Amino acid sequence: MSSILECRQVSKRFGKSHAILDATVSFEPGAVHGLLGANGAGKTTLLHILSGMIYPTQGVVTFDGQQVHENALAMSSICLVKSDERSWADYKVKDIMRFCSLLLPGWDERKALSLLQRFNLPANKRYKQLSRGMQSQLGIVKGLANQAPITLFDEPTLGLDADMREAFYELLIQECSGSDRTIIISTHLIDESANLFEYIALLEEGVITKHQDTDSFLEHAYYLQGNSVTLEQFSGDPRVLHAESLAGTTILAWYGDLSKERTELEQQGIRISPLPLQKLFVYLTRKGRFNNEEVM
Ligand SMILES: Nc1ncnc2c1ncn2[C@@H]1O[C@H](COP(=O)(O)OP(=O)(O)OP(=O)(O)O)[C@@H](O)[C@H]1O
Repeated sequence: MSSILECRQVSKRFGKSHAILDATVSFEPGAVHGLLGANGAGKTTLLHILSGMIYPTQGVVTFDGQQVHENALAMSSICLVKSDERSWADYKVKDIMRFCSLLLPGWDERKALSLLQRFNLPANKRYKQLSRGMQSQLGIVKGLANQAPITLFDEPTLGLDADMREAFYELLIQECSGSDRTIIISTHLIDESANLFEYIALLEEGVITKHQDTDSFLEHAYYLQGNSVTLEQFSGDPRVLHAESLAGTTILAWYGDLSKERTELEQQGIRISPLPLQKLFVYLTRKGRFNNEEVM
């Protein structure tokens, strides 16, 4: 499938340090992409660059083949929902909605009103007087009511309680089913949003280290659990991301091909189960790969 949004060899320096380094990534259209990375990995910076809001130090971003920066048409097709919309601080909810209706070309007024009601947002309160969760809800209204071809959500669920996070995921699924909108979401709540993501992009210290469809990303990720003596043979194996042993039982977090060993391990009583996305993310991004000899 061809991509709709691409960044090629994009770097961003702040002073002497790189927030983004040589990022090349293509986002397929009509899909929800998860942008995952530890604190400070560069997610916010990358989303701002993708939206055209800040310039890269090097490299180029294109939307549908057109350069995004200094291109009003391309920029109007990309909606960035920031985790904190500081420019809204002094404005009332109703004024912010009015600005959105005037400024955002894909604005769907009916959808905006229905979302405002859904979240029960007070029209006469100023943004800075809203709770953290209500500010996120207003961002979600902007992102969903503006039918932009590309919507970038930076930590859209900050401050939302579990019920409201679930409401957001449901609204997003409704919005995307049967539509060709492309959504990129940065989040730290990986497990609960994992089902939304058709693709995962992994950022580590400013570098895109993976970008692939979620199923193949998780295809070779397992927990192996069983007798420590049986699992000892994998000490030092690069496919072992993490190991824990207790009272003769070992649990390995495994990332890689297991087809050769699988049958024999199962015959030896080793339990093999899928490794959840959140755990895989944590083990992959943990600094300094685990040295399992220390634990086993
Ligand atoms: N305006 C800025 N000036 C200087 N450094 C910056 C600026 N914006 C970001 N950085 C630095 O760039 C790096 C990436 O920051 P960024 O906010 O993009 O990370 P993030 O992945 O969104 O982090 P988090 O998950 O904690 O929100 C960090 O080291 C940060 O300190």
